[in-house]
Amino acid sequence: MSFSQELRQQGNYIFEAIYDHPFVRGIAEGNLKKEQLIHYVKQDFEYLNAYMRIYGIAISKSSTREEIEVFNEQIQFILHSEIHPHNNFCRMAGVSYEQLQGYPLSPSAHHYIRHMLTVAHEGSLGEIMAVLLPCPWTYLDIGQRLLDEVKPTERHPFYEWIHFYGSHADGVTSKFCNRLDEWALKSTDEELARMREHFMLSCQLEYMFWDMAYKLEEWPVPVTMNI
Ligand SMILES: Cc1ncc(CN)c(N)n1
Repeated sequence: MSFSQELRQQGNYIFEAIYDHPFVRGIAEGNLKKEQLIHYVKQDFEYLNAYMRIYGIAISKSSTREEIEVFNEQIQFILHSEIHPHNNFCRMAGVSYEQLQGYPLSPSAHHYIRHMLTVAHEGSLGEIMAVLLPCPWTYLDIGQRLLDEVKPTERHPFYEWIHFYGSHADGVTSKFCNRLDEWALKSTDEELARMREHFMLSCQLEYMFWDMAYKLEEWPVPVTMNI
C-alpha cells in the first residue's frame, strides 16, 4: 500500500465524521441558514489566502521546476476557480462576495492556519504536502459522495458547489498523493511519523472548520481592537 493510501485509511474515521457533519448534510439537503453560509465564506476566504501563502513557502523549498509548477498551478486554481463555490454560497445567502472579505479569524480557522504555517516554516516539502493534503482530499470525498447521493439538478441550491468539488478537486489530490508517495520512499521513520501526525491533525481541523461555520463560532470574549 502506498503512503498516501495508508494515510487515507488511518484518517478514514474523520472523513466519515466530516461527511456526516450537519453543515455537509445541510449542503446535501440545501437547507443551510444564511448566517452559516456567510460565516463559512468569511473564514474560508482568509483560509485560502493563507493556503496560497503556504504554497509560496513550498515554492521556496522546491528544488525542481516541476515542483514549482505544481504549487504555482494551485495558486492559480484558488485565485481563478475556487471563487465559484464561494460565489454559489454568497448567491444563496443574498450577499456579495466582496462584503465577506477581510474579517478576523474565528478560533478554529485560526488554529488550522497556524498549524499549516508552523509546518510550512519548520518542516520539509514532504511535511508540507502532508499538512496540505486533507484540504483537497476531504472536499473531493464530500463532492463525489454528494454527486452520488444527491444527484443534484441545476435547481439544487448548491448544485455548483457540489459539482465543483466533485469534479475539480481530483487533479490536485492525485498530484499531491503522487509527490507525497515519492517523498515517503526516501524519508526516515521519524519524518514519516511527522507527516502522519500533520495529516491527521489537518483532518481534525477540517472537521472543526465545518463545525465552526455551522455553530457560528466566535471568540468566547469578543475580539475588539479598542484598547
Ligand atoms: C477549510 C477548507 N478546506 C478545504 C477547502 C477546499 N480547497 C476549502 N476551500 N476550505
